[in-house]
Amino acid sequence: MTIAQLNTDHAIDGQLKFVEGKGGFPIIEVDNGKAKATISVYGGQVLSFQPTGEAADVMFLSDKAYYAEGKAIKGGIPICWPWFGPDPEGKGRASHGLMRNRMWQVISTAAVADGTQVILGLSDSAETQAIWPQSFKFSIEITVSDTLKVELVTVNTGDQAFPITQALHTYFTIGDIAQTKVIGLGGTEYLDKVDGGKQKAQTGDISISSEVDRVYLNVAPQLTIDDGALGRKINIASTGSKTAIVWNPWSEIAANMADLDDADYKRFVCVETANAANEVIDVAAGSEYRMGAVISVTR
Ligand SMILES: O=P(O)(O)OC[C@H]1O[C@H](O)[C@H](O)[C@@H](O)[C@@H]1O
Repeated sequence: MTIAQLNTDHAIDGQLKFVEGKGGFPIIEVDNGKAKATISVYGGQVLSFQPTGEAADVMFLSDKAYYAEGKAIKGGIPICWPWFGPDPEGKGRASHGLMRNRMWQVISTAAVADGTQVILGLSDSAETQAIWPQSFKFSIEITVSDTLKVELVTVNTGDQAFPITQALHTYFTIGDIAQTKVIGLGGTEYLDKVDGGKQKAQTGDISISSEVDRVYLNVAPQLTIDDGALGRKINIASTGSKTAIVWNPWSEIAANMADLDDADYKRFVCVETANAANEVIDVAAGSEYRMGAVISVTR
């Protein structure tokens, strides 16, 4: 679909328009007075979110990100679905599932009471069935306001239940990793992927001074990133999720990633809203499952 046609069908005067982004991907630009945001139709991925008055974007987006069919865009909110992490069946299928590396469809856009809503989605096709043999309707409902609300909606359109794991793999901008704490996970058990997946208990807040890749289990619905350098707190309020992943690759892995600048590990932390590890969701035939997050900034 062309940018002109997308604008004819879905632009909202003074709030939302489609532009051609890098790689020729259609990008939705929202600017509604409460915030600015950009959303890629490829990957169904929020790329930026900046409430009015905030000097720095809430999302981190790598300057070296790929914008190419079959590759994931590094930054913003990549979507992991219908599995988080490596192929759960060990068949060598792509890490983090089907959604982050293909074009989605624009379902609808709307001016709503508190801002601008965008719904993007993808249903099963012969191509997805060949990878994952299930019938589904999957969508993301995004509301851009002074907060960013993002909800993943899984509908099982088949005649038997299927299991999913999933994540909003959010990359948050921080001023300096050395002055950043993740608050709200003290006392929680986690699987330490940097230490062979060992289960450990978190004591107090999380400070990061080396590679961190942890899957926190049975988490509370409210997490906070306390960013001392930018002098702000990013709050993540989740629904339908009991797993949180905290990831920072640190210097060596960042240096080996072609789509990250060597120093980027200082500038982002992923705090992911998920159902993963022991939290596998069985979606019954004909039913719907929702998982989401509301992201806000406070001082
Ligand atoms: O490099 P990607 O496939 O985008 O994955 C990036 C990261 O995602 C999650 O946070 C996983 O827990 C990490 O193990 C992984 O390295």
